[in-house]
Amino acid sequence: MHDAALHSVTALRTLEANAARRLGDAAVLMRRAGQAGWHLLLARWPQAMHIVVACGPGNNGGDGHELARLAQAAGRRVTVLQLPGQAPGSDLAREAAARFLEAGGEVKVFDGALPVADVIVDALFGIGLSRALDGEGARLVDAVNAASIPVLALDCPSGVDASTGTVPGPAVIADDTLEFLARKAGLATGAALDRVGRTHLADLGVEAVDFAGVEPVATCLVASDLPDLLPQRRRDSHKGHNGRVLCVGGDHGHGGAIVLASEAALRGGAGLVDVATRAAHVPALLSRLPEAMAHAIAMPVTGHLADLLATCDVVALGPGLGQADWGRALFAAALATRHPRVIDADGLNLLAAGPVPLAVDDILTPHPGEAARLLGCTVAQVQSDRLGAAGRLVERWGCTVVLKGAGTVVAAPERTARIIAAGNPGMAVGGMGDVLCGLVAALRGQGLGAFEAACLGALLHAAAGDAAAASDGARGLLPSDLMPWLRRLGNPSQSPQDPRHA
Ligand SMILES: NC(=O)C1=CN([C@@H]2O[C@H](COP(=O)(O)OP(=O)(O)OC[C@H]3O[C@@H](n4cnc5c(N)ncnc54)[C@H](O)[C@@H]3O)[C@@H](O)[C@H]2O)[C@H](O)CC1
Ligand SMILES: [K+]
Repeated sequence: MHDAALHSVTALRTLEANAARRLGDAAVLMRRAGQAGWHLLLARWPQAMHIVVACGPGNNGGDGHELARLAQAAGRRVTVLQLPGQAPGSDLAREAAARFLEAGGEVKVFDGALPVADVIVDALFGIGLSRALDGEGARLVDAVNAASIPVLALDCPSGVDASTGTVPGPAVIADDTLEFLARKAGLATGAALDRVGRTHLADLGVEAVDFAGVEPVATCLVASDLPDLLPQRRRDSHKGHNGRVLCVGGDHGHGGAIVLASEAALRGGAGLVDVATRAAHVPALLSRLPEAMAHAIAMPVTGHLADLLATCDVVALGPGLGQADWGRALFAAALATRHPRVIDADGLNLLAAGPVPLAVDDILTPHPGEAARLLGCTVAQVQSDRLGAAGRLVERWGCTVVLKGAGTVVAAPERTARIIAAGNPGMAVGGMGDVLCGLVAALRGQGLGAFEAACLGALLHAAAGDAAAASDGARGLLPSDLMPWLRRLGNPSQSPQDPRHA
């Protein structure tokens, strides 16, 4: 249960204090942290004979000294590297350093050069980082990153803000990160994802009772969660059961966006897909998607669009919509309906330019730039606290929000946010958002609630991107490469639910 829970640094401080109080001795946690670190290092690099442990002045450094002592006792050649003028500063860390020295350990002060090492352990800074690394700390981090030696980060790669995932200055690039007690929200989203490498959790024997007063700020979703989240299809289902999605967009020059959104809606399991777009795109759309029903919409926007809006279950609004008169007229018509909407791309830009009230069951799917426009702030401010930005979007617009990007955040009123622990840099290409918009609309049309459809859609989209990248590489990944994977990953392994045994 706790493994999926993501916590703020404040919550982790409470958790540590609760556990230490129950144990009667905080040093127990530190010794367990050192032990967990040593066991992981052995598992990952069993041949490593020379181990350098960079230890900072705080308890993260204390964990490092504990690991160093165990590695020393196991016959490894261990060097603890400390920063000039930053000897262990806390009682716990001093005791851990003393135990290492008593065991014959060697301590060196960093002088700009790294000792010989097969593996480097980053125990410089953990959840106590309070500002961008500078001075000797920054120099040591740069030396570690330049060394091309495997790095194991304890609790958090030094230099990363464990609550928000921002990297305010130099930060360690780890091969593996071993988190203690519970997972940190900041290591699941944003710039941190380029630093953590493979993440592991050592709960140090924390117990449910220790979580009193400790609430997660988010929970993470991984690809293996998919089967439990996917809606079951009944044997006797027919197209009417699986929702009617109306995709609205594709102004001149942007036909591809509405085709991608429409195909994703079909691959996401929609029973029927109508497409309201420019006449010029209808032939290409139907040749690629004969299953879709394409409707040419011209200015002035006629009652035909109103009929389509009246008969659909959900509107995918925005892919290739543009912000000219045609797009604005379709946007206004769609916002006048009572059906749930998934609003993306220029639909979001039009919303930012002329705010209109939304319904609680609407879904917004902004990337950081669109989120910045919707919040009236900068992209840097959105990315500096992605969870916070998603929360502010929910507060401002009162509906479900999918803040895309590395570690997509899904937030909604009265819900604990979800962070999608899937996806890859190959997905940072135009059109991926159109696929997500159509997919989320399809899931919404199959009866999932707004938050559930957004979570499942974002997870399925990212997992499909990972599967496509694993199969043929991340570079050159195209949105259309996701389509077969949306279908493969979007079907629960068991056969459709038999109503006789429902
Ligand atoms: N809560 C847990 O999950 C556990 C915590 N343990 C380990 O303890 C660290 C947190 O220790 P703390 O002493 O609070 O902070 P740090 O060791 O991360 O270092 C902070 C230390 O460094 C100074 N500092 C902060 N920012 C900078 C900077 N930019 N440049 C220079 N110096 C800086 C600050 O003043 C502090 O003195 C946690 O991560 C775990 O590894 C337990 O051992 C296990 C459970
Ligand atoms: K660290």
